[in-house]
Amino acid sequence: MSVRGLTVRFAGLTALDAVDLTVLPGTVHALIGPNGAGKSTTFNVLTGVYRATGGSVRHGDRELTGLPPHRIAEQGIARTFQNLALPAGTTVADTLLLGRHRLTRAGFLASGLRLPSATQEERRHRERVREIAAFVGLERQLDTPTGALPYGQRKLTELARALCLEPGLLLLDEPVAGMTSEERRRTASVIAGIRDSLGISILLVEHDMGVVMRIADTVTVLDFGRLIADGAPHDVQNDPAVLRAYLGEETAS
Ligand SMILES: Nc1ncnc2c1ncn2[C@@H]1O[C@H](COP(=O)(O)OP(=O)(O)OP(=O)(O)O)[C@@H](O)[C@H]1O
Repeated sequence: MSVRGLTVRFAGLTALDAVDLTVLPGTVHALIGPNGAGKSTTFNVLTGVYRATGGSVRHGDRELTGLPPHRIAEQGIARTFQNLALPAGTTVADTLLLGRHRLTRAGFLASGLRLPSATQEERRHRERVREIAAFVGLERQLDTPTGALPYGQRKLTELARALCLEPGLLLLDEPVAGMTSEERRRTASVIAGIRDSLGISILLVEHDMGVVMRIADTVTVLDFGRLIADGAPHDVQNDPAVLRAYLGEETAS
């Protein structure tokens, strides 16, 4: 994914100011920065929730700028949310199956009539759902309603649901926020596994620097809507502009 000159203005406030960003295939790319830096705004533009004031977003050779969220999902770009967005009464298996809706061909009418083609297709999707659940470590929770799961497993369900879209690029908004340290460790290794075993590119917004430093290949740092550093985790961590931005945040709070 290639982002060039991305600019977003809200009534007098420049939330993003000419930001460039390239997510290379098969890498974990972290987007970090102090509160209000523009990370969520970037995500919302990349997923079609907000419209950019200027600049362009391309995925491969497709221009995404201005497309609505469902058209962006159709390009193989899946996302998770900062706050959980799961149907509480639905089982993990059915939640993941719904995540495959874009990929189902038989359609609701055929499924409702239980046509053989539809039943076969459903079986195929259920099989894939089982594989994806096993990949993130939720195989034993498939029949549990998502509302009955502990928080960490609900976050993993959301991650698995995004994987059910069979994306080429996955956007993760604070995937370990609110987790225990054990859940963070496990989720970080699941994310690294998504890159290493499934070859999916990942753009990650995350405040947990331990996780970012451990799994990111590249880190982009925003501050007040501007890109202030971009590079390998170790270099970015020691960049004076980055240290100043985070120090400023600590002094302010
Ligand atoms: N819909 C909106 N309308 C007006 N201003 C907005 C809107 N969304 C974000 N902003 C402003 O844009 C700036 C960037 O906010 P954004 O939420 O992208 O930051 P962030 O880096 O995600 O912060 P955090 O880490 O706190 O989530 C902030 O000043 C915010 O108040």
